[in-house]
Amino acid sequence: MLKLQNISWVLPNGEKILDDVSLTVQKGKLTVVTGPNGGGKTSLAKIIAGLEKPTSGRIFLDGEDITKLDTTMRAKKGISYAFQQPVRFKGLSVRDLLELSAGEKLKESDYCELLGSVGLCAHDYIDREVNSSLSGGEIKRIEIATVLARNTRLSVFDEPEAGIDLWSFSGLIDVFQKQKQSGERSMLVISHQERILQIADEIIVIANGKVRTTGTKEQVLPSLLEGEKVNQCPLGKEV
Ligand SMILES: Nc1ncnc2c1ncn2[C@@H]1O[C@H](COP(=O)(O)OP(=O)(O)OP(=O)(O)O)[C@@H](O)[C@H]1O
Repeated sequence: MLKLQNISWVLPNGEKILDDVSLTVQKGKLTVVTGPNGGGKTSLAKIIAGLEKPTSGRIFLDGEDITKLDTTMRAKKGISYAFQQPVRFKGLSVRDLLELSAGEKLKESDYCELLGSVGLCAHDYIDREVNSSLSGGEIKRIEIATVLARNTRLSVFDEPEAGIDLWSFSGLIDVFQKQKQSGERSMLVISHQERILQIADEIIVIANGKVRTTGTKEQVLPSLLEGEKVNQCPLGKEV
């Protein structure tokens, strides 16, 4: 449903952040993008959401070329994006934010379901302002709930596990599993977490701005985990 064709992103100083990236996100599937820090994963997510413009290459959503569309237009077409570092909205309550995201009036039970799915009790949070009084983990969970509220065709989550405690993380895995079961909504999740990689339909490894590997978890995970061991090896030997 989402297709990136030869995407490159070069900064004005000539630094190549993404280098000829081509990939496909299948309809109703969970695609996980992983790889070393600084490899280009967030940049890729921003380019998909329209927050950054690629220097070359094209992006297609269900066959339509959306390369030139801005963030708002892409959101209208059904792409939603949860930031690695969520944005705070002073003066806006959690209720307002969820309602804005859903684009319609929500019932109290909807708030309970949305916030409950990210491990928050609606009663405690619904009327709180989305400002700095919320902890990093709380704001991150609210951000994920807004993406769920949007009910879009493609949801992009950038490191949803960041700042979330273990208990809520299990809940998050359940949320992703449920979305997968619906078979309608596609998810692109950037993650370093093995538990998220384990539920992936497809894993894409990005390193140095390039796609290093693509495949099912059966194809990619063993070498990925083996690679981590190898990377740790020299240190172990030195000690
Ligand atoms: N606007 C920008 N200006 C300059 N450099 C940038 C910009 N955006 C990204 N970079 C650089 O591009 C590289 C890739 O960054 P990116 O955030 O995409 O990596 P990542 O794979 O998401 O990393 P992490 O796993 O640490 O979140 C990094 O070296 C980063 O410093």
